[in-house]
Amino acid sequence: APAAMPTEASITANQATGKEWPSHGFDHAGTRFSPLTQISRDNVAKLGLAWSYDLESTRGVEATPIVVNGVMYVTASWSVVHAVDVKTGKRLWSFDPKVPREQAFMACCDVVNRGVAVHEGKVYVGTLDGRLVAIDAASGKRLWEQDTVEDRSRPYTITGAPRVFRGNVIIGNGGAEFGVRGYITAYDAATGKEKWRWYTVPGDPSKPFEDASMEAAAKTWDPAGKWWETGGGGTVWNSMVFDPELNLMYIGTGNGSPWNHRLRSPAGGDNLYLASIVALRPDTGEYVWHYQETPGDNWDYTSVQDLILADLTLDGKPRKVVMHAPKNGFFFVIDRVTGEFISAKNFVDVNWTKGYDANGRPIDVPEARSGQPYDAIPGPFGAHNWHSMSYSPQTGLAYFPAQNIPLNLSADTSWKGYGTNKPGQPMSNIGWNLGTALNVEAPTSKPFGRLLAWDPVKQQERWRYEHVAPWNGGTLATAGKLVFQGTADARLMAFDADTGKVLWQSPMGTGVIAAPVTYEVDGEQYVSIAAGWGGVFGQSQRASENNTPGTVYTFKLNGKAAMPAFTQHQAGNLLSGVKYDPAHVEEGTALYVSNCLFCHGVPGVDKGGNLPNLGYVDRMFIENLDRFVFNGPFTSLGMPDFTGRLSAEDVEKIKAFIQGTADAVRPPQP
Ligand SMILES: O=C(O)c1cc(C(=O)O)c2c(n1)C(=O)C(=O)c1cc(C(=O)O)[nH]c1-2
Ligand SMILES: [Ca+2]
Repeated sequence: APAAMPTEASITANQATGKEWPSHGFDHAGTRFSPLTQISRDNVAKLGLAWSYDLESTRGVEATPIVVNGVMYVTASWSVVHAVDVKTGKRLWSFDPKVPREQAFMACCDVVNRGVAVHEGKVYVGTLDGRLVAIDAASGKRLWEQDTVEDRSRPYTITGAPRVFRGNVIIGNGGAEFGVRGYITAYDAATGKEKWRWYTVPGDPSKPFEDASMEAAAKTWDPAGKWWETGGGGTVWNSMVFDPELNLMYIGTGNGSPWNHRLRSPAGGDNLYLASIVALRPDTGEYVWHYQETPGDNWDYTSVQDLILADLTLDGKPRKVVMHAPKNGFFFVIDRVTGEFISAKNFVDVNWTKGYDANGRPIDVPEARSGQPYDAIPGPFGAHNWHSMSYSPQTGLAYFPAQNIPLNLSADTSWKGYGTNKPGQPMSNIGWNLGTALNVEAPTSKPFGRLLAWDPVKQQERWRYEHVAPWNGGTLATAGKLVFQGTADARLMAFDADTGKVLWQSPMGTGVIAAPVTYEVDGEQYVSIAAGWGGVFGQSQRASENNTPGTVYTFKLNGKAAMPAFTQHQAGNLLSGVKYDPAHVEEGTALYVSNCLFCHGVPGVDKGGNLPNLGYVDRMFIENLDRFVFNGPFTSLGMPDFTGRLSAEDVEKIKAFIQGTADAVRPPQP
């Protein structure tokens, strides 16, 4: 019965027809390459809107929609699932898992969700507060729910899309900025019963190791760092792909917790399996091999970016590879049967390593680990973040957004272990645990965002398109020789896959961070994108004045639907007139950094993202700041309640910083 779709076999079979978009990365290999050709280089200029759908959310939208049997399953912020009829754009049902809004601060990077998995008539969503929920695809009713969090005293979250491999629904967590131990868990897709859990980093060495892979990993950590108290990190918050023939699944693991390598593991060491690609048996969770991309991670260099499986001809020989462009700025080609390193080449300028030796080991740059102020290139936002990569076997090119977001880092010498909270330490008063300080001195590197077409065989760039800002959306490649990408400055664009020539573009209601998908219904090919500005950069920064709530836009050839009215960002006037004591500004700065910075940005300097910049809000808000920080009205929208975390005097100092900064940046009046 069609209701019990898709299956593992139907996802494989769909690779040839491309009629559906049945799994997160289109196929098990995660290629995001559709064989559909109705929309091509020759006619893409005739794309027009077929319908739009209001996701009813104002925060970041990161979902890749799943399309099966004429129904789109897509998530909005707060892990809310929507089922939409793809011919009409009308809602079939929506499911709100009711994430407690006051827990938003436990997520480092906005209240986002990257989408659902659909398998045999069930829809699976991971919720921001760490639950895995199975929903009936037809009715939208909850079937079962599992708590994936093993320790509720730690701020574990879920932002990633579950995947179903070998009848198991598999999900990891986020939380490595705060201090958690990474793992992934598999549940029986039908019943929800837990099948296995694989940890990415070892636990307390005085206790038995869970398996041989943990015993091996523990040798690469220094117990003097008591990493098990801070969790160690290595969260699996995004990519998982699957090779049914090899019966191997591949995951990317996250950064160390804390970020600072020397605090985590004072004598050094690689700290396995942080920042690695790991191959596991999907039926049992058994570790098979790993390749570590950033040994001894020190910069939040997560390796969770989209993995893609491909068969390449290298030196005349066919090789089964996994390709990867993680935060650390290198494009990797790894043998996916054995884990053997094949090649790595930087796709942006980097200053943390001189490159990789023949064994796949990076050659260190000592200054990058000195703990002295360092303009980390790439910085913690990554040379490529979670924004999806695609790979076209037709052009032999991988397409992904590369970027630089400058940040100057140094060691935080006052860090004392999990829970260290100090004014000046980024977001430490709501639980961030970095052991790294952000310096106020301006980094020397320059921000950029570009779409790269990368040849994995030659390990070189084929073409690029320079965007106006970093933080652009993920990509889709099609056999119509097209690459689609949404942009930070609120466009959906189509490029010639061979040359990068811009062939079509449409304005979007907001900056776009998610990836487009394509599918065919009743002989017509559609292209859909879920647009909603946000994510870690988009909470406090923007590159577009469009500020429309989350929307799915669906295009087809000669589509004639009208674009919904776009909402404009209300810039507001630079704050003035709030009374403050200038002597408070310095302490207020440190308090702002440890409580407000990553959500609200620098007052009067940043323009606000999906959250307001406090240098441009109405004076009333800052004059009455205590009413907003102490169990104020915005807790229902996700703002933390600072009761018990800040004193009334602290709030006065933060006010001084906000108004003082606005005054400092105000251009002189004539
Ligand atoms: O270490 C982690 O557990 C973790 C989790 C997440 C997340 O779950 O969204 C992000 C990050 N790290 C991260 O480093 C990062 O740059 C990031 C960006 C985003 C986003 O959605 O825009 N999430 C995350
Ligand atoms: Ca991280």
